[in-house]
Amino acid sequence: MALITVSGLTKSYGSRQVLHGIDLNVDEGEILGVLGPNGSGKTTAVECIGGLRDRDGGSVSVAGMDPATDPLALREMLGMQLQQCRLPNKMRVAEALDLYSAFYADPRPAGELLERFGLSAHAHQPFGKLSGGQQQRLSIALALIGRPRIAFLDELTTGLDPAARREIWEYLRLLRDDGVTMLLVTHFMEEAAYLCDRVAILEGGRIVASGTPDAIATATGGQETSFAADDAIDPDTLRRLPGVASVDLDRGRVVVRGDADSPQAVLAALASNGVTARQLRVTAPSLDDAYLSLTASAPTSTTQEGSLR
Ligand SMILES: Nc1ncnc2c1ncn2[C@@H]1O[C@H](COP(=O)(O)OP(=O)(O)OP(=O)(O)O)[C@@H](O)[C@H]1O
Repeated sequence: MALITVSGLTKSYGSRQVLHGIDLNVDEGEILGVLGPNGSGKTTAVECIGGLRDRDGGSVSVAGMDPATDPLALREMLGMQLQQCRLPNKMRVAEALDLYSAFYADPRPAGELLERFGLSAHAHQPFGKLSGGQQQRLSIALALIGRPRIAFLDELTTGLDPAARREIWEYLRLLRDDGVTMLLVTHFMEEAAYLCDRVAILEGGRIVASGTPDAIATATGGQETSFAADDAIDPDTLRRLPGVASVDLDRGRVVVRGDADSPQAVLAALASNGVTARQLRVTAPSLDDAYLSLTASAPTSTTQEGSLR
């Protein structure tokens, strides 16, 4: 069941329109990734959905409430981690957690969050003396302290080292298993592929693709089949196969790119020509490739598989 429903969301800053009619749904317990180049409107969209920014047009429903008219009731169930956590430099980590705890009836214990986010040793350190990664971890802890039903996370692992990033991913998966719904803005395709049930890709204030990371990768990117070049087969035989887009020689390997059926066609052609391919490798298209192709030459108003449910 959709917990967040957005339809025709528009927003301008002055005379400049930055959201051109966003449609998306997020089901309860789902992690939806919002991807897109710098300036494509991700933060603006998330802030309008979370009620931090007024929208110009369209409708937004979050747990049955309109953030424009019910911002306070909504804030009770939302946890928001914004791109930049702005706390007074002199405020200590433990003080910030205590302050935020006071806003909620049943906050997560500060000790649990300090431990979970690797901040126990820094509990008495002032915010201004934390490293960028520690500030980031604190901002995530603060967003989750109120046991939110819905969490909005904007570039949550930017600046974190790989181990910290992985720990936070695992924690978010546990939260998702507990039924927390998340809207996650990210520039990391690996993060989106690992965490998100579905993603929406924004370009120029429009959604240009949406669906599961696998579906987007498969629909947009090509399959690559490669093998050692000394396995004699005429490249033109491969080029003529259905679904094959290109055949190249790359560092001693024959590389065949094509659609989802092309690996099967290549294998059948090799077999029927009596060729046993050595060092055979079939590479699935990645979300990274799909993202780059969608955002480099994005159409202005089409979606990869229609708008989100
Ligand atoms: N408060 C503001 N006033 C005027 N223009 C703004 C404001 N906030 C954002 N913009 C502009 O709106 C556009 C969308 O910005 P937004 O921050 O939503 O993009 P984004 O996709 O989140 O970018 P990034 O990946 O860099 O964080 C940008 O061109 C930005 O310059």
